[in-house]
Amino acid sequence: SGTSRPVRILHHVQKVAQYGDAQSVLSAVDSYCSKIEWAMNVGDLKGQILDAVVLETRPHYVLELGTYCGYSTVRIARLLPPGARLFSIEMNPQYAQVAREIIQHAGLDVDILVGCTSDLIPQLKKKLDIEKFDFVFIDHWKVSYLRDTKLLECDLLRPGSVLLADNVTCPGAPDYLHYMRTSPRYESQYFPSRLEYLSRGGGGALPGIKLLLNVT
Ligand SMILES: Cn1cnc(CNC(=O)c2cc(-c3ccc(F)cc3)cc(O)c2O)c1
Ligand SMILES: [Mg+2]
Repeated sequence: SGTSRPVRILHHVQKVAQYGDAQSVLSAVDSYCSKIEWAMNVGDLKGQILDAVVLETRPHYVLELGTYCGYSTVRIARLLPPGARLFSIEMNPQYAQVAREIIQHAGLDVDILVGCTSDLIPQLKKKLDIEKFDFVFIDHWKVSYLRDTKLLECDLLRPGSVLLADNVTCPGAPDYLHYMRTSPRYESQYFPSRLEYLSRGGGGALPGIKLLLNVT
């Protein structure tokens, strides 16, 4: 097929979701990825955990690592009060462009920064006139979670900042998980869940590898 999976998701959103209606955009992505083809969006089950943490934190400055198609970006942005700012970093320019169009279709305003987190995080203070992030959603390369968290600790976090990370057990970010559970800087909480789009009735293609995961 000539198009990429993110582009097919974008086309589905543009076809079935109501312009300016963030919830219909989320529902369109979730129905496509549970019925037609799996994709690594955080999904609706873990998305409800994300929603709860955002609502409880009421953040003003938010950073997301790993935009992909913008699904979690829309999930977060739709819950922020006016005046709050959301920045999302994506390394893949094609993903970033799809995300911009999905976020636009949802009627939301987000700054997508294209580049590698290890390059961009140290530049954020200078680039954006913000002090600290109140909330960070981490969902990019699992091997980069710990490295990038330590970069954030150099003056982009404050006492009370909340970090929420997807996939710490599946596919896994064991070094990050151990660090957060043992560092005196953090109180850690683990939310058991299931991999996105697995509890499936319909057909649809699963990701490349056979998913025989006993995911807790
Ligand atoms: C290419 N790329 C750009 N960003 C990233 C970072 N995200 C992931 O790697 C990621 C992977 C999986 C996943 C994949 C296959 C499988 F069998 C089970 C789980 C789930 C997720 O929620 C993820 O966030 C990857
Ligand atoms: Mg993920």
